[in-house]
Amino acid sequence: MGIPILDLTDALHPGAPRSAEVAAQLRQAAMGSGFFYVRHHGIAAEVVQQQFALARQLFEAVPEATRERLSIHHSPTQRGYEQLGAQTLDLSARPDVKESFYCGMAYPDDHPYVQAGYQTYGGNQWPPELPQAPAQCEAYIQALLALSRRLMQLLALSLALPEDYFDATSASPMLSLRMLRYPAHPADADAQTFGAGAHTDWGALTILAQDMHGGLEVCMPDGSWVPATPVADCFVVNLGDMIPRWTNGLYHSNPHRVRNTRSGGQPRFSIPFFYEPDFMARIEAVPGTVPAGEAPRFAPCTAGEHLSEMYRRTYQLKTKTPAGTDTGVGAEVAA
Ligand SMILES: O=C(O)CCC(=O)C(=O)O
Ligand SMILES: [Fe+2]
Repeated sequence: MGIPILDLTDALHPGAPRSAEVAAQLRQAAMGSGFFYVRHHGIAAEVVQQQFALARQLFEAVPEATRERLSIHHSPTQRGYEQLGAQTLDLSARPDVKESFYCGMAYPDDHPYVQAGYQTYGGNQWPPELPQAPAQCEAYIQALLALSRRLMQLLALSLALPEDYFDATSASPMLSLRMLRYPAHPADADAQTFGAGAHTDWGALTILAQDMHGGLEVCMPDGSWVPATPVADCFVVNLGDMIPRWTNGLYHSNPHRVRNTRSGGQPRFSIPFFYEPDFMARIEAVPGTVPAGEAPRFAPCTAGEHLSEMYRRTYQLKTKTPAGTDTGVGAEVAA
């Protein structure tokens, strides 16, 4: 088994010649662990390297006082810094040994969703010490959004749907870009200590850039944990909890976790990009996924409702989990 590498050469545009072949590989991965790598994804290696350089500066060049001032708790869209130990992704484990910086698409004040006060829509908080950060992150977000839209087209093909089936669901997407820094795993850490505790992502797609240290592990369908070993110039892609909802459980959103034990004492950096559809996008079993005579496994909802439900659980569970991640697959219809 393992985590397959999908080469997107000649599959990056609608109608591209290898699209069907790649869609078939995507289907296999999606029905397994829900994880795959993408190679030749159209984003230049230098762009990703610049993003890692920025991530390092965000944590190592910006003074502590600025980072405190720009805490996610001071942002209505929960964007900004989150300090070491602030999040506990696996509530049965210890707080995560990581710190992070969140940003997202900067929707203007007159955007209808900002006006309506929909969760996640609005502006960012930036450290004045890094004046290049807003434009650089915006460009990275736009590039990853384009890749996300293409992956959703390949996902549609993989389900024998028209290539543009999901296009309308990404009009004003809920996006979040997170830069993560994991200090070296504590030498005295017990078995319940993680950089990121086991969790599933609750959006549609996560596109992760990781440095070459490794440390990410994926729970395979048989319950074993397999390392998502870094592969040069590849992103790790995983499906979030909206995809099982969209496919009636055919495609999987699997738990994963991080321990920075292989970096020789160095911090590990990773940059997940969370693609979530338009707040009003309808998430319900797509044609061909509910067997004849059976009822759908999940209640239909909008992407915004799914997200709000995840926030509600998150707060009920007293974790501090902003957009991007959470535990559990939401709101399965009771049997
Ligand atoms: O750092 C990583 O490799 C994974 C991070 C992650 O799973 C998340 O932020 O949801
Ligand atoms: Fe995750």
